[in-house]
Amino acid sequence: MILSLAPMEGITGHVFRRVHADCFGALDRYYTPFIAPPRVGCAFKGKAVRELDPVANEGLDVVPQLLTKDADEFVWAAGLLAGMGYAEVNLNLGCPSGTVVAKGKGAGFLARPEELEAFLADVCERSPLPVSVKTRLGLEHDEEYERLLDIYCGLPLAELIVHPRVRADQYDGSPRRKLYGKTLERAPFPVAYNGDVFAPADYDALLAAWPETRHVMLGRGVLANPALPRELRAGAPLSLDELRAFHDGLLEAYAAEMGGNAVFRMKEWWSYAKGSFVDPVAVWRHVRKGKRLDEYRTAAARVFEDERLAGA
Ligand SMILES: Cc1cc2nc3c(=O)[nH]c(=O)nc-3n(C[C@H](O)[C@H](O)[C@H](O)COP(=O)(O)O)c2cc1C
Repeated sequence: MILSLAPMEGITGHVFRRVHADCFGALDRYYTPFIAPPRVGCAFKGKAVRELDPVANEGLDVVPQLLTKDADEFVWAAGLLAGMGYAEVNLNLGCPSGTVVAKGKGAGFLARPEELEAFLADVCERSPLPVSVKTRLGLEHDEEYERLLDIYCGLPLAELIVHPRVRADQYDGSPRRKLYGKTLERAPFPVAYNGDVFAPADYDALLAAWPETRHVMLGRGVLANPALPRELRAGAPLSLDELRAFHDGLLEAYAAEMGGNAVFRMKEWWSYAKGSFVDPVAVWRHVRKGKRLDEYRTAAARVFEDERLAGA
């Protein structure tokens, strides 16, 4: 089974990947949060350079994810990525953000199946790297997926990662796992499942229904419980000491990268991690008080002294 870490913009970037791998062992694969390709002829800039730096990702199997509807830019970026040593490039067809969708990218591209088909056929032919896709079921309705799946099945994709929600769901409601199952039945290429695997029971239910599952991508579940991949493989549950060591490593790595802004990153992580505690409201009350780094360190220390992990 391949267990991978989902791309999560602002969260599962190179800092998170490294600290998580150091504390809990590397996952089988990581996807970068979406990156906009540079203009044809230009290099990656700024944040993307740090995210893609082969040194920062050494020893980890990382697949860069691109967000674009421009085939020339995709192919150009794939060439740059090939030159950096990457072995696959992923296309984001799921981002639900209003600005992204309005530009016809991410989940917005799903509303234009003809254009999408032409784009994918073109990039699959010209990309120097194999192309995988991470998709939702559609923009508004599950019924849109029939047509999209027809399109995907006619293309030489390296892999199709299915997050079985539509854009209108954002992250609410339940993933429609049957449509993942339908994808497994039909696709001539490898398929991965993504969505709402938060605990071993979710994983076991997925595998019981679709034992042929070969790749599960984990997102919020790993943010809430960084030991989740180990637990899915029948390993020991998360301990408070481990969580504290992970937290401290993450904080110091973010502080080294972005100074005081590390506090915002940590609070975003806590918005998921608080769910692993008996009293998430109390955890959040502590954490939200810290504005500066020193205040934040004191507030976080209180959490680890006063609060208990659920199930511990
Ligand atoms: C804050 C946030 C940022 C995300 N950023 C990305 C992204 O950059 N690319 C992408 O394909 N999906 C992105 N996603 C979606 C996740 O990769 C994943 O599909 C989603 O969280 C469902 O999986 P989960 O239930 O395991 O979390 C993001 C989700 C969240 C909540």
